[in-house]
Amino acid sequence: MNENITEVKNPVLSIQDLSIAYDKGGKYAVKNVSVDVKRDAITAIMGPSGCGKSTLLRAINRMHELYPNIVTEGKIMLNDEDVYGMSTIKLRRKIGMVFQRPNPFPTMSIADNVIAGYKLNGIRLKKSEKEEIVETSLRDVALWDEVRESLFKKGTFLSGGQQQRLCIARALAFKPDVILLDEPTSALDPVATARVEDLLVELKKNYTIVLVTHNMSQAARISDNAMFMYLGELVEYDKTKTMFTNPKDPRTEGYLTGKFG
Ligand SMILES: Nc1ncnc2c1ncn2[C@@H]1O[C@H](COP(=O)(O)OP(=O)(O)OP(=O)(O)O)[C@@H](O)[C@H]1O
Repeated sequence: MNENITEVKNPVLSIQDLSIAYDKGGKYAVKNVSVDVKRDAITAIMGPSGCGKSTLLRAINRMHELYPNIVTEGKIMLNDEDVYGMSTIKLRRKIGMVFQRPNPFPTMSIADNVIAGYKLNGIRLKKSEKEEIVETSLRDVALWDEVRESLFKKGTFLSGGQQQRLCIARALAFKPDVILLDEPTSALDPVATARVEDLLVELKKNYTIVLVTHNMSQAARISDNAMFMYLGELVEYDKTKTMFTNPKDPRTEGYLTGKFG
């Protein structure tokens, strides 16, 4: 039986009637999206280019506010706390983000990249705390054994896939409630992609993951729930298996069967 996905119990995130335009009076990039996100699971956001995936993702930790004229309506609750009432510093500790291209800070060592969030927030750590966070975060992304002898080398010395895992480690260093990833494997080769996918499946035991992906087979392989967006609207939201085997909206079916995209 197909359980109604809108009945996510105790959601970590609850997005309520969210609409976003890049300019006052301009067209909406995200229109009236309401969605509850399941805890300790991977939720994929799919849809063709320009449908609002990245805008929706960035709104979750308010990165979209970097655009000066952006207009946001609606509400996002993180564990029953209004995201738009929190300081962005606190919010971004609770909701980490990983981007399409691995972006370690080029002048920093591997170790310093992991704890960059603390440094940027002016939080001083004892040497032992630093070491603990660096090791735990790198172990969490299965990078520790590969880099333990080169922690003081620059992060950019690593391969693309290792750099992306380093960026995930940097997002994990604050033990966030949610990790947002925007097409995290699109710049990686298939082997590095598979490692990141395996890692995300491992991480969902302890973290809630929201993943924007163009890659339908990636969504099918690793996500528990999936959203399909089209022209700013959330057309369909369901368990991934159900969506792929029994899409309810003809637009979802058209996208999943490659009729457009
Ligand atoms: N900085 C911006 N200023 C104005 N409009 C923007 C800006 N960024 C995105 N948009 C518009 O908002 C809409 C949604 O874009 P968004 O990047 O969120 O979509 P997307 O689904 O993530 O696309 P892609 O898969 O190509 O990254 C599009 O119509 C886009 O043109």
